[in-house]
Amino acid sequence: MFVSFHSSFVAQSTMEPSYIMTVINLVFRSSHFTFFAISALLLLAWRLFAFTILPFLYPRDPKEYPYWIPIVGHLQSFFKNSNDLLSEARLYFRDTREPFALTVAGRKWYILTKSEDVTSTYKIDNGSLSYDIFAIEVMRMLGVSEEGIGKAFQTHDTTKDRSNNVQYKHLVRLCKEYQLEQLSPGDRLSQLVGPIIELLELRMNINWIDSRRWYVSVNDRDCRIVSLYQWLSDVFIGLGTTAYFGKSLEEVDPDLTRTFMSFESLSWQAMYQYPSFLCGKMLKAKLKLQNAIAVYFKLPKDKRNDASWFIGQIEREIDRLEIASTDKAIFFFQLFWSINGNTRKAPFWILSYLIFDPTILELVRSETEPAFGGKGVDVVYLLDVQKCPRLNGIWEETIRLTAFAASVRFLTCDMELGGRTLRKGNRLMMPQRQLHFSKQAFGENAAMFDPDRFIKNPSLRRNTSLRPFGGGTTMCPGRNLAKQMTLAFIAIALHRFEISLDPPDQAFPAPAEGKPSIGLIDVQDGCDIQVKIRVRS
Ligand code: HEM
Repeated sequence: MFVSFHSSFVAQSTMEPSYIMTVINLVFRSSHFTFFAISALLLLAWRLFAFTILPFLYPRDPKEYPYWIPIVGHLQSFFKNSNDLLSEARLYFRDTREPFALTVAGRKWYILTKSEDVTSTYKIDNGSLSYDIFAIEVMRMLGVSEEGIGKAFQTHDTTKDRSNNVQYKHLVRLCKEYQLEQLSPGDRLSQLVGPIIELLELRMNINWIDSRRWYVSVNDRDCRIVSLYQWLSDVFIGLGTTAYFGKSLEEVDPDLTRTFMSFESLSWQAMYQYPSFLCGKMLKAKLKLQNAIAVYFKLPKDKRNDASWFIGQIEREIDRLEIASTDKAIFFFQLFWSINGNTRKAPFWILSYLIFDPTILELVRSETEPAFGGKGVDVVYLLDVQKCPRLNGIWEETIRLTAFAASVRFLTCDMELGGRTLRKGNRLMMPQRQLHFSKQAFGENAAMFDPDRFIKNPSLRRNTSLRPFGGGTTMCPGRNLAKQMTLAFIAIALHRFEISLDPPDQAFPAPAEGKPSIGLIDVQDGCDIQVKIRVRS
């Protein structure tokens, strides 16, 4: 035993120097090897510093989810499926839901997944968290000139009397305030909803549907086959456009809906700031819409006096600021996008759930039937949770499951949150899906569609983990309108038509999990469903 150990030791000690020499020779002879060895050492040293030493030195800073390529960070996984990356990071930190940090393309984001932290952040309105930087990024991304951006944030009158030092609210702020005034419950919202419902009643008619050849095929006299997503997109984009801009915009470009749909399905390329040579189709659609909007605003005002109060107010402000006509068209394009981007997705997912569960569909139909006692559909009846508990419960459950956006803020100074120090110059993200799929808030089946969830537990509506419309200063002002339009559509559709899958063996439409969204999740390309609508006797 001793001998063998001794002999092997001797052999090893005689071999070792020559082995080391071989390695040294290799390192110095091969420049590639040297390069890789030094790079690997530097990378390890950087990783040790970034993810072990720094957290030790700054224990109150949110911990960073480690990555291997400096600056690039988690860019690739973020592009592939941002929600998967966020879940992965949350679980890496043992699902404590403490704020953590992620680096994406050189930018550090603090991620909040605890409802208490999100609620506290929404309450902050003292300037330490700003949204303006994102508003500017969106304007640049859409092609507004630097001059136009400057004017959108201008707070004093530069065009006339310079001695007059009166401060104005800037255009971006006015947009927010006017949207809120147009969309908060009251007269202005009613002025919008009334004509929308009238138009909806007209368009939920087999003759009108027949005129939309691009997604309809005729089956027999009372029966049509439609692509569900296309049908709903057509109806809802048309409603939003007419309610806000009046009839003339669709007259300027009768193909507006389809153009917007092709822009919207690729709008993630704009959000990710793809180089223009990679996103020709999206840019072409955007330009077409922008041109239609430019032509619309060149029409004499009396040809578009059926536009909403909001559009009139914003046009007045834009003209006061003498914003160039191209920038004006892009501003209105941006508004058009926020008005029409999301709402159609809500009825699409609701109707899909109902079609795949005919028992619930029948219950919703019978529950909403009394809303048709008068001249048209009674939206107030539909919104009443006591009278239509199923319809309202399914609305809440659907937007909970399909909300896919995140509220974002920029830190203008260091601040304390959730026991951590968040540093100035970084960004904050509050992703809805991380809250909406919380088992603690919504139970073990949080990831499933449960039509009874909000009926069994109505207090869930006030749960701070439920944030489908964001919150704080950027909370969606269109939520009341979106809900009223959606409930009215569902009730009218069930009242007027029998709706079923055709062919019957189709799969439930797959959500486009990897696509970024500023509201509800989109359906995956090629996964729309074909449905048969038959006029009810
Ligand atoms: C189901 C339909 C809708 C959903 C799910 C939705 C969702 C959202 C979300 C998540 C935000 C960002 C909130 C945040 O940053 O905290 C937002 C913002 C906004 N939404 Fe909606 N939205 C819908 C319908 C509408 C409609 C119909 C309109 C207008 C007619 C509208 C107008 C806006 C505007 C103007 C903003 C920007 C608010 C701001 O930054 O101050 N939305 N929406």
